[in-house]
Formats: sequence, C-alpha cells, structure tokens
Amino acid sequence: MATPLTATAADSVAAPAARHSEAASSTLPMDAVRQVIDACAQNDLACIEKFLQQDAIFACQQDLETGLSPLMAASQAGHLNLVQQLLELGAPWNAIDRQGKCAGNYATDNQHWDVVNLLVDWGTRAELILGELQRSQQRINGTAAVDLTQDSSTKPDYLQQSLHYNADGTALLDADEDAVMMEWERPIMRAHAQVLLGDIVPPRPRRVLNVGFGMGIIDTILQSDFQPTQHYIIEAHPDVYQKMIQDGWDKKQGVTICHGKWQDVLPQLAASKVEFDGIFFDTYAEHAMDMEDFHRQMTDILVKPGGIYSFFNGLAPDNLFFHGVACNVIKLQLDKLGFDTEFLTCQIQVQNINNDKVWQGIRRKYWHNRDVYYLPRVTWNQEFLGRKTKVMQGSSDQDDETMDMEGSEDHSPLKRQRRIE
Ligand SMILES: C[S@@+](CC[C@H](N)C(=O)[O-])C[C@H]1O[C@@H](n2cnc3c(N)ncnc32)[C@H](O)[C@@H]1O
Repeated sequence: MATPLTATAADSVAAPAARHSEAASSTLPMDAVRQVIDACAQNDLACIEKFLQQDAIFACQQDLETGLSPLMAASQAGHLNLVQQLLELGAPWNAIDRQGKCAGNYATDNQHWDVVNLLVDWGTRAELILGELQRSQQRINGTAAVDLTQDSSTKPDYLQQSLHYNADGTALLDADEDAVMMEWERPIMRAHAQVLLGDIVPPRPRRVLNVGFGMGIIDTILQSDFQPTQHYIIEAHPDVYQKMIQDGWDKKQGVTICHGKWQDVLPQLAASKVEFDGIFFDTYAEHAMDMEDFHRQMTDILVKPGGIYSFFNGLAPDNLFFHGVACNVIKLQLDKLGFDTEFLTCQIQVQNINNDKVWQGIRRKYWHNRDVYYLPRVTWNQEFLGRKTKVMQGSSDQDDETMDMEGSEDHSPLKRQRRIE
C-alpha cells in the first residue's frame, strides 16, 4: 500500500477520538454545549460570548451524540471571523464528528472557500509545529514527544515479519494481513513511471532510483516502457529481496539492487557520487518523519537542474481535507529544500477498487471512494539553484537555508479543487 497514512495530518486524525472521550468526561452540560453549537451556526455572538465567559472550554467541545463541534457549525455556515476566533481559543481544527467529517469538510461541502483557506493554513501550521516539536524532542532525549511507535501506520517490527501473497496474487500482505502493495495500483504506478522518465529522450541517459520494490510493479513498467540506462532499486525486506533474486531482477540489464534500508543505502550512494534523473519513493510502515528525512537526503543524488522526484501519495487517504493539508505540509517542506511541487490530477477507476473482492482478506482498506489521485511531481526550483551556485561562488550574502515559504504558489489538492470549482 505504499506510504500508508504517512502524513502528520493523518496522525492527527486519530486524535479526535480522544477528544470525544475528553468531551465525554467533561462536566459541561450537553444542552449548554448544544446551545453553543447552535449559536455558532447562527453567528449569535452575544450568546457565544455568554458561554465563553463562563468557560472558554466551550469552544473545544463536541456534541457527544453527533460529534458536531462549534467549529464545525461555524465552518458549515461560513462565519469566517467566528472560525478564526474559535481556532484561537483552541478549538481543534482536526476533530471529526460521528460521520468522520471535520470542520474543513463542512466548509468545503458548502463552498466557503475563505473558511477552507483559513482551516488549511491553520492545519498546515499546526502540523509543521507538531513535526518540529517531535524532531526537537527526539534530538533532546532520543524519543519523540508523541510516541511514533503508537502511530497506527508504522510497524517497528515490519522487517522481521514474514510476507505472503493473497490467493490470486493480487496483493502482497504482511503478518497482520495488511496490504503492503496491491495490483489495483498498477495504473498509478504507470503514471508515476511516465512522470519520472517520460520526458527524457535518448541519448540523454535515463538513470532512475526506485525505493521500495513491493510487487515490482513500477520497476516492471520502468523496464518495459523506458529501458533505463541505470535502474537502482533499494529494498529492505528480506522476503521481497529473495523474490527479486528468484525472479532474476539481479540479472536484468542496467539493474542494481541495493538490499537494505534506504536510511543506510542513501549515504553510500551519495558518497559514491551516483546521480539520478528520476527518483521514486514508496515504502511501507514508515512515519512521516522518515519521509521528511528521505527528502533531505535525496537532494544529494537528484540531478540538478533536470531531475524529477515523485512519491506514492497515500497521505491521509480517508479524508480529502486532511489529505489536502498533508499535501500542503509536504509541499512546504520540499519548498524549503529548494523544490517546486505540483500535484497532477489522475482519474482513478474507483468501481474497480471498491469491488469487495479486491479487499477480501485484507485487514485495513486504504483507499476510500476518492476518484482522483494527486500525483506529486517535484522539480528543482531554478531560482534556488541559482542562488545556491552564487553562494558557493561566494558572491551572495543570502542565507540559502531559510527560504521564504509565504510567497510560493500553492498546488495542494484542496486549493486546486477550489480553483476548478
Ligand atoms: C508499497 S511497496 C512498494 C511497491 C512498489 N512501488 C510497486 O510498484 O510494487 C513498499 C516496499 O518498501 C519496502 N520498504 C519498507 N521500508 C523500507 C526502507 N526503509 N528501505 C527500503 N525499502 C523499504 C517494503 O519492504 C516494500 O517492499
């Protein structure tokens, strides 16, 4: 299943359940909470003020039955200033109701784009701060502020688990019957292969790196459709590696298999000065912070200026709003490293994926009714490279590490969608 729920926004999606129980243990009377929610829907500021003066925690409550919150009600009705005030009072931007909808979903459904913008920006900032907090905590005492091993998407013992295929060979499963990779992703992998190498016309070399072999779908497509000059594959799992050898991948023209974790292999590649025109990242059971680390290290081996990077975009897959925030977060992180990121829209045949047979025997469904896949295409920002060259020549006093994130154009799925509608 590629990077499952890797985005930090996805981590936060888990939090609202806890918020529900916080609300449950609250001593605030539920009819008062409902009055605040109604007042937020009506933008009845006097009534809201009355309750908030009693206890500011009213801003953060949810109706225990429906899960509706004051922020959701205000977002649904499009009351921009009220949404801002509630957020400033601590209303959780990522709480979800009993239908799994967050304030951003309510604003999007009702086309209140100014509210959507505000919530996207707020959520993005919150996720970036949370990520920084986790990083600094990890630097200080070796563990993250939030225990990353508790994240449902990570599996610290994944590399020790035995893998197996399902009966019809359409999915590679781990020991918990979670899908590592599935056949229905083939069209997505084809689109990624096209984005990576499709614009390179020989004799220009096609040097490609794929991180995570899985079922070898993208590697098979790269071989058959693009005949890469050099084709490196990094794969950590011993069972997958064994299958690669069994299937003769080590004997294929131009293929180099690096058996190990990318965390160990990448520094070796950088040290040996290997460079790639295309890099694809699609691992499994790793955390968002791993992906961020990968992005940082990948800058050493992606050809400048023409290299293209892409990754499987399985970020926060079960909620379009969280998905949009997660894409925004990644885009800003990549901006800072000197990249431009665009998300290309690819149509997905959901009727094929929603077929019950596809998910038979698989513990956790990881694609939900969304018929658009936002394929990331990441390229070097030419201005950034120019600045970097000047710095190296000693002719600029600009600090190339601190990029201005504000001015960059936004291509996140939510904002794209907004433009289309
Ligand atoms: C989703 S699959 C990749 C599917 C692949 N894109 C395809 O087309 O079939 C993820 C793969 O990444 C591998 N993997 C997980 N963590 C890794 C790591 N740290 N380094 C290298 N490979 C890793 C897994 O063993 C698995 O084979």
